[in-house]
Amino acid sequence: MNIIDFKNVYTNYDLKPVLENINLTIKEGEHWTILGSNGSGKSSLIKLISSDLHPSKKYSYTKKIFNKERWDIFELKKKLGIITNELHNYFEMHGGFLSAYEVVLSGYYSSIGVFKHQDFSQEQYQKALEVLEFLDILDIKEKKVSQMSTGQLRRCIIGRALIHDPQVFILDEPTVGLDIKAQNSFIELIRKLSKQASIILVTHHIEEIFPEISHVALIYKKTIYKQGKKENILTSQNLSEIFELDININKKNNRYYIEDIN
Ligand SMILES: Nc1ncnc2c1ncn2[C@@H]1O[C@H](COP(=O)(O)OP(=O)(O)OP(=O)(O)O)[C@@H](O)[C@H]1O
Repeated sequence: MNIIDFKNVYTNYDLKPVLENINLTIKEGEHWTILGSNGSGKSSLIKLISSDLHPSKKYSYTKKIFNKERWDIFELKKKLGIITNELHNYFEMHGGFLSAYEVVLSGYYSSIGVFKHQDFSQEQYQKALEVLEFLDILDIKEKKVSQMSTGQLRRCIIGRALIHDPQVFILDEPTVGLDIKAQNSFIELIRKLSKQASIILVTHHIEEIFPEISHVALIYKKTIYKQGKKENILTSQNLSEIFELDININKKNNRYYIEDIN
């Protein structure tokens, strides 16, 4: 099954073109990384997938998610676990009083918080506990968002998506603000998630491209400049082209790193 099938998709903010002629097919079982410079359109591509941004009607296009053209947005978002820094910041600003358990439970109603009128079954309570355990944060079940570290809150937000057992996790720069240890354990967590769902990871750090990532899309000049199997796309030449710098990358233990930049 195709998770994403975009053909000739254009999009803009007001009248300003942001992405042009996007052709992208992501199949079940594949794991993708999206790379590109600041402002190249990575988050806009994610917003197109999540239907927070829409294709321009000026061009004829195909936009299918899970082989369907039209979706109830709430249903779609349950199948796509979308983790953005916007959501993280929103919880930080407006959900400081919530516990880790409540952040995870709030996923059932896609709300920022748990309210008296919301009805949860015993199974749902139990599932939220299992999710906390899976994410290794059961010990902070009662801890309030206002007292959490960035890494702890980021895990809770993953948990909020995880209760729906999404078929895909879309992670837009998920390690922003994490120290080296938290970054490493977060990438290990995403690897664990990749065993049960497809991953679409937007990142600026090539060392975060973990071995299970099978495909890479490079965004440059408002379009997908190159895409395909990781080994073919993640080359010094391609990265030098999209970042307009002389970049040398290398690989060790199946992980990529930047050797030098001129
Ligand atoms: N809400 C908005 N209204 C108008 N323009 C926007 C909006 N959001 C993004 N843009 C513009 O669209 C372009 C692509 O932005 P986008 O956030 O998709 O890039 P990005 O690759 O995710 O960048 P970064 O790596 O800095 O997060 C940029 O020129 C940006 O200024």
